[in-house]
Amino acid sequence: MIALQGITKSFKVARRTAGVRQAVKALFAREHTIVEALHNISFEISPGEIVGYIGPNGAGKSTTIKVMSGILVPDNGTCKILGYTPWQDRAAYVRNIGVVFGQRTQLWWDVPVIDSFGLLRDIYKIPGDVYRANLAMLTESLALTDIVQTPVRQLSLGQRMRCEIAASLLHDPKILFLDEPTIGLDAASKIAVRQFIKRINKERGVTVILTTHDMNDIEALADRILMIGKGTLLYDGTLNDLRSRFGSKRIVTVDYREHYEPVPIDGVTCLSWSPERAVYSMDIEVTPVASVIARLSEQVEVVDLEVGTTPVEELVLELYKEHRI
Ligand SMILES: Nc1ncnc2c1ncn2[C@@H]1O[C@H](COP(=O)(O)OP(=O)(O)OP(=O)(O)O)[C@@H](O)[C@H]1O
Repeated sequence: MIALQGITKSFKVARRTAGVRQAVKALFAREHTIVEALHNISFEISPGEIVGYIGPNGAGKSTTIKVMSGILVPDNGTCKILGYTPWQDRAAYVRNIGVVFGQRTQLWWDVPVIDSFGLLRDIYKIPGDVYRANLAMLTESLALTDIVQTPVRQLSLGQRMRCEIAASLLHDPKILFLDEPTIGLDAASKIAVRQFIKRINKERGVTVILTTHDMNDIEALADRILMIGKGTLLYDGTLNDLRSRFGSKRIVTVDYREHYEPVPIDGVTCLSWSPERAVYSMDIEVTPVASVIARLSEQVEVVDLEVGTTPVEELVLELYKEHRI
């Protein structure tokens, strides 16, 4: 359904050092540097998948989404999505995809949301019955009834994001690209957005490609993770694969009566320490949890204790470290 092969994209960025002299000099001879945003990116995605596309700031996530949605033309490589080359067959192609950029709006700022939806209906030539059915479904599941008459500029971020997602789905796309859809949202809005994404994937079979820095989005949604760093694809696998790579790691959180000195334990990393709570990380193949608890109990009066596996956030950080990004 989606196949990228050897995609490379560089940007020419103007370089100028500070100072009036340099500014004048730059008027005559502009200096440039080349930023390689994507280097030889290849992957395939099957229908119905939810793929989390992750990586640190500046890794190349948005650039990949822009190539896949036909906004940017790569320097090299091929990209076939539903049989289209996105930047060549753009008009026909965009009828099959929905795109949400969390930091930008696709809605008309000064008009009520429902009018933006009407404009999208005309642009995509959505048949009347399809439009009405989709609008009803989206209004109900994204709780839009009270906000569709409001101009976009008067909406809160969470309200706007629900409208953006609705707008991207009015024309029944087969693929949905979501670039940081939960950025800046409060906890309740994030959960609502995640539940909705899950639902349209399950009920309508929409394939979802999601970039995010929120690992809770990944944990809640992604069956598969693609990780990019400095423009290169570094990991392609499931969250469970990632977990099993660090499977013998455990996190022990201990609550105790006040104690101001961290308790050093051989083979164990103290992730955080406060007068009433400490968090330790260990490899149970080297240091069994029981010996850690025994050592702690000698030094502090334990009130509560929780043993967990490594949070997704930490797993991803381990991956970043492994690849030195
Ligand atoms: N239009 C552009 N002109 C010049 N450089 C660009 C442009 N767009 C992206 N870049 C550069 O390409 C690299 C990748 O940027 P991109 O926006 O794809 O990263 P990202 O992974 O989406 O980052 P973030 O998580 O911060 O949004 C960065 O070094 C960025 O500065």
